[in-house]
This record gives sequence, C-alpha cells and structure tokens, in this order.
Amino acid sequence: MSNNRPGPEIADSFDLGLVHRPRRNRKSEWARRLVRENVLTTNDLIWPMFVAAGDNLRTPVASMPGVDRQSVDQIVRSAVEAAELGIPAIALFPYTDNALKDAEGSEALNPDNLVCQAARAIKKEVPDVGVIIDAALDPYTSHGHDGVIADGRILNDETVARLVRQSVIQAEAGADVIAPSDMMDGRVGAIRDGLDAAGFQDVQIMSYAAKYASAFYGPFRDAVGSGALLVGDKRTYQMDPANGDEALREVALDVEEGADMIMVKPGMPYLDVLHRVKKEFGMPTFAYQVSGEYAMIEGAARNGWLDGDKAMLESLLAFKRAGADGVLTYFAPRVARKLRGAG
Ligand SMILES: NCc1[nH]cc(CCC(=O)O)c1CC(=O)O
Ligand SMILES: [Mg+2]
Repeated sequence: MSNNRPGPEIADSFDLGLVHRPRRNRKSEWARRLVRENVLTTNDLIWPMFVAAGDNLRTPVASMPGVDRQSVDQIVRSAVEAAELGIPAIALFPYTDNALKDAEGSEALNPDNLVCQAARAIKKEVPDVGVIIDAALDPYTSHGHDGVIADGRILNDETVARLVRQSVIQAEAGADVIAPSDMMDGRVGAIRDGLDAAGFQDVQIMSYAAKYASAFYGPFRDAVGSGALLVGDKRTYQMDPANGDEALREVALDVEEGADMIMVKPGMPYLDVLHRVKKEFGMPTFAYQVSGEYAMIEGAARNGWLDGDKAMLESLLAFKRAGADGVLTYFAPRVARKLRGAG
C-alpha cells in the first residue's frame, strides 16, 4: 500500500461461530436437487392459441414475438404437437373478422364460429388433449367489451344470458372446459345450470375468478383484434389492481356457484393474490401468465437483455412456489421441449 497511515487490521478469516450455514444445502447440484421444494413439469402447462380464418395460414402477432394466429388446420397440428409434448390442455381464442363483429357479439353464438370449428377439428384428431374455451364476448363485439352495452354501461344480467348460450354452444362443439373470462357477477352459477340443463354435467368450469383490469393484456387484444376497437376501459367489471381482499370474496362466490377450477390473472404482478387464494380455498388454482408478461420476457430476451430460457423457467417456477397447480402460458411448447431435454 502506498498509503502510509496505519489502517485497521483485516483478518484473512475469522470464526463467526455460526450454527446455521444455509449455504451447506446449496453446495452442489445434488444437494440443491435434494432440498428443492417445487418443480415445474409439463403437467402444469396450458397452451393458449389464437384461431384465425383461412387455410394453411400462420400470421405472426407483432406484439407477441414467436406467437402466431393459426387457421384451424394449423391449430389441429399444434394440438397434435401439444399431445406429443405431453401438454395436458390448450386454450382457444378467436381472431374474428371485423365484419362479423356487432354490438351484441352475435358471432359468439354462431355454432360454426372459429373456436367451435377448431374444437370440433381437434376433438376429431386428438381427443385426449383438453380443450378450454373462454366464455366472453370481447373477441366478437364491435366495441371490444366483454358484455352488451346500454347507455355506456356494461349490462350484467343480459350479458350472463348470452354467456350461458355461448358456453352451451362451445360444449356442443367439444369444449371440455368453459372458462368465463368476463367478470360479470353470477355467471359461473348460470353457466353451470345451463350446461347441466343441456346435458353437459361433465364439462368443467375454470373461472377467471380474480381477474384484474390490467395493462398487461395489451398484446392479447392485438392478437384477437379487439384492442383498436376498445372504447374506454374494463374497470367497471375487471378488478382494481389495488385490491387483494376483494379477490378472496370474488373467488368465494365462484366456488360457491360451482367453479371446478379457479384462476388468478395476470400472473407475475399478482403472486400475492395467487398465494392467498390457494391458501384460503385449496381449490385447483391456475395463474395466467398473460400476453404482456410474455412480451416483456420475450422482448427483452430478443434484445439480448435477458437470458430468455432462464427467465421463462424462473417466471413459471415462481407460479408453482406461490401455489399454482398450473399456468396458462404462451411459452408452453417451448417449456415442454426444454423440460423434455430437447432444448
Ligand atoms: N376477456 C377476454 C380475455 N381472455 C384472456 C384475456 C387476456 C389474456 C392475455 O393477455 O394473454 C382477455 C383480455 C381482456 O380481458 O381484455
Ligand atoms: Mg365474480
């Protein structure tokens, strides 16, 4: 040292007298594996897909790099891929031509609409892959809202009546699970009654029970073509991001009304809600890693700012740690390949 002032003595090592050294259990890969508390498996994955009109068509969604809208024949191929990869279920969302949209979302009630066509085709080709279809009007309405509107208000009960019909039509097309994503009050019970009355006692309901009015749905709205149309926002039906206790009350109602599975959405910004919901109800509980979360990770990865594979796996494992039984994620096929060791 050029400094000639006497400095403090720094010992090379000293005895801290530690009883507990948590690092012992992290000292090698085998030790880390031995004490690992949570694990992500292919059984945890639900793969959301966008169905579009046409034949042999795949159109990239600009704000979701790596995700395409697919025509029905391509969706069937992806469903086959899901089966081969061991992904238990897929979720279908339609990209509806603007010409088919109206204020009431009538196309939702067309038994030959895109999601119904896709469900029928998938069930014919790969019956063992679970098919989940949203019950909500927003991909079909000219204003982009999940319900019917009068005097600028989203009407609850009138919307629920339509969701019941939509659910039955989707079940007739082969949907194994109906996933109400609209956040109208009372829709789970009404859909349950409607499905039962139509003979679909075994069709499950996965309720978007605690769904927040979130900025993270932006890319999805591009993908289904509702973003540019949306008038205003969804804060009169989707939840206020400031609220946690309210999520428990929303979930309690959906469980009471007969939901078989519940969902918290978005995912990563709401891990606390996910954890509380799983703890409180012990229900099969799912997280939706939404389009904006996917875009953040994938966008950063493609810019070289993040290790994409590592961020993907870490983000999904976090859902398991927080209590999720499964995750809807656009990463599903990539994770499944990774978990299988095929990169
Ligand atoms: N009600 C439709 C619906 N179903 C799933 C999502 C979002 C999924 C995603 O962002 O990946 C939305 C959008 C919304 O409520 O505006
Ligand atoms: Mg509710």
